Amino acid sequence: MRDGGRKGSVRVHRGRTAVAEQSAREAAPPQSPPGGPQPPRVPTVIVDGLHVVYRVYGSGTGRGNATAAFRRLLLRQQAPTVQTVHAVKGVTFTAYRGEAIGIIGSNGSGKSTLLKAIAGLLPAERGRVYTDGQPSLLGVNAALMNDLTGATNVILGGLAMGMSQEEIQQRYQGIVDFSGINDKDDFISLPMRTYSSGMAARLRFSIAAAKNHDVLLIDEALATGDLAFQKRSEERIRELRKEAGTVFLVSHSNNAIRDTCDRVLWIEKGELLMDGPTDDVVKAYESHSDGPGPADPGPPGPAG
Ligand SMILES: Nc1ncnc2c1ncn2[C@@H]1O[C@H](COP(=O)(O)OP(=O)(O)OP(=O)(O)O)[C@@H](O)[C@H]1O
Repeated sequence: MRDGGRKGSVRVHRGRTAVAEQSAREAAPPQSPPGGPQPPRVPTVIVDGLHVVYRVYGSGTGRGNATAAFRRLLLRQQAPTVQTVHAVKGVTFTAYRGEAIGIIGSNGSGKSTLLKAIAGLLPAERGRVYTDGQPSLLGVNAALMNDLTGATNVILGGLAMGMSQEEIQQRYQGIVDFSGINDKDDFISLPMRTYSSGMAARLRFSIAAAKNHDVLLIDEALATGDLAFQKRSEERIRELRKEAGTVFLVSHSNNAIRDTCDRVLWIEKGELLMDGPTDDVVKAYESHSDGPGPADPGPPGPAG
């Protein structure tokens, strides 16, 4: 496991209470079932009793700016209220190399928050996240520069992912072809602000998918492309899995989850309701949300 990019160590996002030894025990590969030796399963992500809490300062009071803070200092008033949103509550699981894991749940249930915490972009309030290798979060909001051309963004994105200039040069055409951006015209030479949201999402996915990731976290990326692109990206996710990485996919498309993932985590109100084979979990989720379509019972609101 890796620590901040160094090979051979553990990268840990630490909360306050969890004990490293306990998680190391959880990481131990399960016993081989009777009937023949199985290759050992290698854990890539261990989430141990993870809690994530957002704090919204001065929410709804209109007292959150610098002038108001100065005024409070002068008048010796109390600090503005802080509202907390307990978005992930005690989630625990271990992911193994070669797995593609879907994360499903209704709007506001904590899926994106969980992904960001695995990526190390949000701190744990309690609990820990261990990752083997560098996790890469590919979200529909992943930062590319809107005023720069698609071509420049391919180069910058590649450099940001740690690719060398030679690697980028070798893979440039493949990335552009995979994205399908230039299928109708020379859009890759135009600034990204001229792209539709689907085109921009396709380019983001194509840049990220050009590299083999230790742990690839995908937030709804598949839902944004057209049908042909969805098929291509599903295929690429399968390849990434074969190349020994672990893929997490957050999606409201149960079909994309079925086609891509062999294991699913169902999160509701920040809690892990179910963790198991795709068919079992998606079926339970569909019957809970009363139908095979995307579930949307509305945001649950701030939780405590
Ligand atoms: N930056 C933030 N500040 C405060 N609260 C937040 C923030 N981001 C998310 N939340 C809250 O955390 C909870 C979980 O949100 P999250 O985006 O993780 O859910 P989700 O399952 O990914 O939702 P969706 O399916 O709608 O994308 C929600 O109650 C949301 O309002």
